[in-house]
Amino acid sequence: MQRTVTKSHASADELLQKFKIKVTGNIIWAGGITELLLSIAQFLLGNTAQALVILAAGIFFTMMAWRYQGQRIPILIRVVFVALLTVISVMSIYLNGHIGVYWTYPLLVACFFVFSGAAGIVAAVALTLIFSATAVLTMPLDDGWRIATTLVIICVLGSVFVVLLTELQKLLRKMVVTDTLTGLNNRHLVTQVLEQSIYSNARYGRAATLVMADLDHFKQLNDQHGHLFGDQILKQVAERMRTVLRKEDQLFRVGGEEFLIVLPSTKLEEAMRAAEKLRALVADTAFNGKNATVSITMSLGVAELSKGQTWVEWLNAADTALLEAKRKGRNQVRKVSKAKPEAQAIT
Ligand SMILES: Nc1nc2c(ncn2[C@@H]2O[C@H](COP(=O)(O)OP(=O)(O)OP(=O)(O)O)[C@@H](O)[C@H]2O)c(=O)[nH]1
Repeated sequence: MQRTVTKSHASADELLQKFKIKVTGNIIWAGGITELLLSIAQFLLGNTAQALVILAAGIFFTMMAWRYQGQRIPILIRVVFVALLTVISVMSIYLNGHIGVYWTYPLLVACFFVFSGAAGIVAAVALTLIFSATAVLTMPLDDGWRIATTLVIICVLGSVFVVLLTELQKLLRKMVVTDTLTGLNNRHLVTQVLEQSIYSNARYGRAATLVMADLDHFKQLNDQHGHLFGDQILKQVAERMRTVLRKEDQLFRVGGEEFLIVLPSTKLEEAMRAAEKLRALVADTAFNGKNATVSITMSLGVAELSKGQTWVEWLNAADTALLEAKRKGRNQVRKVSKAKPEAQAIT
């Protein structure tokens, strides 16, 4: 019976992006509401011109937060948001002294959320310089340097936090897509890689072929020699396969003893030769485990991408060819012809 492949869940990256979008949206939202409240205060203080400017900004940013709910707010709006609040804060320091300084701290921290990575650090450094200069130039030196120092401390701590978070994000991204036993890619990136090939095929007519490989009777090997021994063999199979493939080929471990290889810019017959090389590489030389030497074999199914095919259809085509190789006696390569989606033996 044919196995059906379905789309995997949202990746960690997508979740992180959604979280960032939500936080940025909430900051713009909170900024807009704060400006609306601030404009009321300015009206009550009799500063009508300032109140009107702040009111307009408040309405604009509240509307933008509403308009871009659940979406990434355009960079221009984010830049204007930070720039306008910076001007308001500077004016407030100039007019009200210490009271204005209170606004600089949350704005500085917001930079690390509103802009991602290095852009957040650059914005925070720029704001630290602007606010520090304003404080030093408009206040007694004793106050000015204290304010400047605390702003610098927040800027440094925030930047260190961003750098650590970026490193952690890189590590997590690698861990999510890597199979811990073999060090190969796991199934997480499969959909993305297949969709890239489909795009290149549709846009530039670039060929691509899939090879689905599965070790034969692996259960017997596990039962006979133990699971840890099986693990050693899986690692060695992965190492051997890597030696045969080209740099641009993508090798995944997609299941226990199942591997998937995406061969970009490769037509069916060329991929059949590569698959046969892989088959022979496993079958022709025995594997040395800790306590025994074993001979194993591998069955492979090959399918070239057809025009208009979805990644699920393409994957299922390779899977059909693999099941056919298993059914016909294992230790062989089968292909799915483009014209007739029926597995055929290697000639
Ligand atoms: N050692 C080890 N074994 C695994 C791992 N993942 C899956 N397996 C084993 O691989 C075996 C796969 O068994 P089956 O699906 O019956 O396939 P098979 O015995 O290879 O038979 P055919 O594929 O039909 O040739 C099972 O015994 C699994 O426990 C793993 O990470 N390490």
